[in-house]
Amino acid sequence: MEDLERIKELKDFDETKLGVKGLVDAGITKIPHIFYHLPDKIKKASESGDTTTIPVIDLANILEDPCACKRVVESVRDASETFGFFQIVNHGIPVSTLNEMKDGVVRFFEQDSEVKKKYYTRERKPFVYNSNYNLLHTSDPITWKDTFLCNLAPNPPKPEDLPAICRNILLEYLNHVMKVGTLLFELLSEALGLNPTYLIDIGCAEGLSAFGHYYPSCPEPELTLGTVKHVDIDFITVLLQDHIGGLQVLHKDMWVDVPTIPEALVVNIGDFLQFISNDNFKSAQHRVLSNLVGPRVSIACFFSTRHHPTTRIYGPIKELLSEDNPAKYRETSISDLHVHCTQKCSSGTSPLPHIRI
Ligand SMILES: O=C(O)CCC(=O)C(=O)O
Ligand SMILES: [Fe+2]
Repeated sequence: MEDLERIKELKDFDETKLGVKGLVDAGITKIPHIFYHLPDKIKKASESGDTTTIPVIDLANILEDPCACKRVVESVRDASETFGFFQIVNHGIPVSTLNEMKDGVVRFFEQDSEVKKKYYTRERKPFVYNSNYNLLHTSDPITWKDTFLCNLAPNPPKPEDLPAICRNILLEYLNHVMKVGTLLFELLSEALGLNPTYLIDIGCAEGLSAFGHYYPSCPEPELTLGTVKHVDIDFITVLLQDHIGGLQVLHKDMWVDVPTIPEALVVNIGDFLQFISNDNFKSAQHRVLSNLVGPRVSIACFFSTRHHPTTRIYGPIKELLSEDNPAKYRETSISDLHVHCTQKCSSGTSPLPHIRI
């Protein structure tokens, strides 16, 4: 497609402020060219019959029972070293809260268009809704989803800045996620052989932001993607997904489905944790396929100080290093890594090669 024609199409799409959902509501049966991805980027999971499954870790009783806790720490270590992904159940967030959160995302995206449009922006605001955050700054094809985002920590939003239609549940859910995140950082610290508060003490749980994704049903799912292959640029991500499916993790060069489990949360290691763990833990590439059936919703909560960068300098954790295991990365601040990401990395790629020794 000619560049100018493409840019006009992107601008026209952006100006509707109705996102991908607007196209589906208008009844399109063919997806516009701006959503076309190269066929080899969309290829489905390999059909080799591989039975790899992402581990599901049961957190029940870990606070009372030291044996259960030891088992969980081992499972967390194993999953973080091999897949960089695992699911958790019995994490303490009631199923009713999970369901209400998913409903809240649906309510936001399915509300009256004129009300929803008021939140559509590409500026930095406490609550941002748009489709494809980098729409006008990329030559890559765009994806079949709409998103809202807000930050909870370190500066919580004023309740009145959040849309009334999902305000209460969003705040309630994010407070729960902060607690789950704290527990996860304790388990991950122990899994690295550090004292339980290590990762929290160095600020890993200081920043939390939430992305509510809405993937409308797609009339031609074989031509596009919901989310392109990427790594998460954070310490960890805690993701709640609904029953539709489509999330896949790249493991040993094969796409592995992350099964949907109603009461589970998906946890993945981000690039910052791979970096400070000196590659002990793995930040895995993942993507989301589009689907004829939909909408699919998910809420991805990122633990990262991305939006409130501190001057703290991070490097591979000294306690993990030895003569046989020297630092694989040079020290840097998280904001420097972000600047590098924004200026130099094409979307979805890792900034870690930039600081690798
Ligand atoms: O929607 C999903 O399941 C995954 C979204 C994701 O990977 C992200 O927001 O980074
Ligand atoms: Fe992600």
